Amino acid sequence: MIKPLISVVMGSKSDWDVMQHAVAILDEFHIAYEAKVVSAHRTPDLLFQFAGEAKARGIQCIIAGAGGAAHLPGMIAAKTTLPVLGVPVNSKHLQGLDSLLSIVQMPKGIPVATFAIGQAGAANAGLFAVALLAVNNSELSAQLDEYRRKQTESVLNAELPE
Ligand SMILES: Nc1c(C(=O)O)ncn1[C@@H]1O[C@H](COP(=O)(O)O)[C@@H](O)[C@H]1O
Repeated sequence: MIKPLISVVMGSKSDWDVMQHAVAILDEFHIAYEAKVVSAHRTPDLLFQFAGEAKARGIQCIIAGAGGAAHLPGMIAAKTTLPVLGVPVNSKHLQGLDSLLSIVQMPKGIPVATFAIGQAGAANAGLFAVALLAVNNSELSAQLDEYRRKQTESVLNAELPE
């Protein structure tokens, strides 16, 4: 089995609707990844084990999505020096503003790169993870350039309804 380079974790199965957009990007670039549910609140022992072992397993970056009191990305960052990309998942009562603020306001010394709320943030976290890997991989870097070129082309060719 191919060893995963990126780990995509989420606080609950209910976050998948959002987090699948990160996974879709990794699929598109043929990056080996793993996706799993880990919760700082509900499975704290698993969180410590996961974050403590990730680097030794060859993981290069962790995308962590959570909603509400979204402590997952920050707690993972507390237990590893791997880059942690935090995705605020839309929440039922506060539309994800709670998730965003929980993730973005980290104390100095424990960084989490925080993305936008919801699907676009998850997709951008996926693209950012690809960009991190592309720093030392010229083939992947060229694929990223091509992705951007196609996106520009599709915006320039967009036709508005009459
Ligand atoms: N924020 C966290 C954490 C965590 O930060 O560890 N664990 C679960 N959750 C969040 O609780 C929300 C509701 O979860 P349920 O839908 O399972 O009740 C989810 O968005 C999840 O990310």
